[in-house]
Amino acid sequence: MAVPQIEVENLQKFYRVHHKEEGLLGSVRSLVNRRYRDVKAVDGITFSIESGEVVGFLGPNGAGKTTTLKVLSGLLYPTGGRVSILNGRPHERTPWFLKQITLVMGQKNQLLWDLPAIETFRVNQAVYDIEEGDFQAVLSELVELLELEPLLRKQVRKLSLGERMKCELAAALLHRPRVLFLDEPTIGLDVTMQVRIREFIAEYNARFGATVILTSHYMADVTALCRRVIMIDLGRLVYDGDLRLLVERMAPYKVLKIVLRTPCRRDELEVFGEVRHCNGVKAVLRVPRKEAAEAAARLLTTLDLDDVTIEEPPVEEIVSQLFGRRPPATEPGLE
Ligand SMILES: Nc1ncnc2c1ncn2[C@@H]1O[C@H](COP(=O)(O)OP(=O)(O)OP(=O)(O)O)[C@@H](O)[C@H]1O
Repeated sequence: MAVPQIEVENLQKFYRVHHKEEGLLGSVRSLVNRRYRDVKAVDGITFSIESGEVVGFLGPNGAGKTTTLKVLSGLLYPTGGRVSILNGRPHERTPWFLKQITLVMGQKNQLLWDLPAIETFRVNQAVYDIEEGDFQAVLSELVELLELEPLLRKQVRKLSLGERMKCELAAALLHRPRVLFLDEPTIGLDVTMQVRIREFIAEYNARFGATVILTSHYMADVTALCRRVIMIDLGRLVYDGDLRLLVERMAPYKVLKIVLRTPCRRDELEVFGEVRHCNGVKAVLRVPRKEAAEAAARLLTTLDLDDVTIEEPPVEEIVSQLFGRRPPATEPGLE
């Protein structure tokens, strides 16, 4: 059996925040009598990840994803629980540990703004103590994978958002980390560049067997890259498992897509299920999961069909349904 590379046990991270009362009087009172409260950003989560896995880390805004990644990469000290990465404790931030991991945050940049990206790469070479031969080898690999050649010597401030993100990724990977924490790496990018970055992550994982934890608000990133997802909400784990299984468990219906040889009206289809779309020759229906096969058979015998397919509903829909509900108590059978 594979050995877990990342082990998180009952992790907690609370932020102590100053509770300030409203108004001038409140401000004065707060000066004399400071009151604090704890924000439970991460409240007892447990999971383990094996070497080479690419895991989607999902949750609505404020769920605790970034906080967890910061603890895993050693930027924050946990309030409670245990984290072990490659048998090391992240918060000790030993030079060896820092060479094994990287944290990329789509919303923050590490590139030196007024200089070309190659200059930041050189800084990272020094920081990570990478020998010239290794540096050149890794750099040329990244240049090839990310098509960086025309960008390397351009001032960072003159790069487009997507070009900058590609350079950010290269800067973060020059020391060839084995564990990648990617926090919204495609945020704000256009669809073509999102696809490019996604392909790169898949290629990096395949080539080097790197372990990846990825957060993204774009479900397309997650469906393209991750078979497994870990979901948290309000700092607590709500699901850990197969992404497809989540859809099967959560969606009480399937989607029937039909193409008609002889056009029919919307109301003629309503006896088979909930009609989501109908333009006469093409239609999409939602049918209770258990009745899907029978409904498809009835459609075939009743109407003049050219084609019928039974599909799972889109993952995006299920995830937003899951997080659309408040309070997000653990779903029965989900934990
Ligand atoms: N430095 C901080 N001080 C106090 N509270 C914080 C701090 N950083 C985050 N929080 C709070 O902790 C909770 C979790 O925040 P976190 O950024 O980890 O969530 P997230 O899942 O990454 O959200 P998003 O998807 O919006 O980036 C939120 O309630 C947030 O307001």
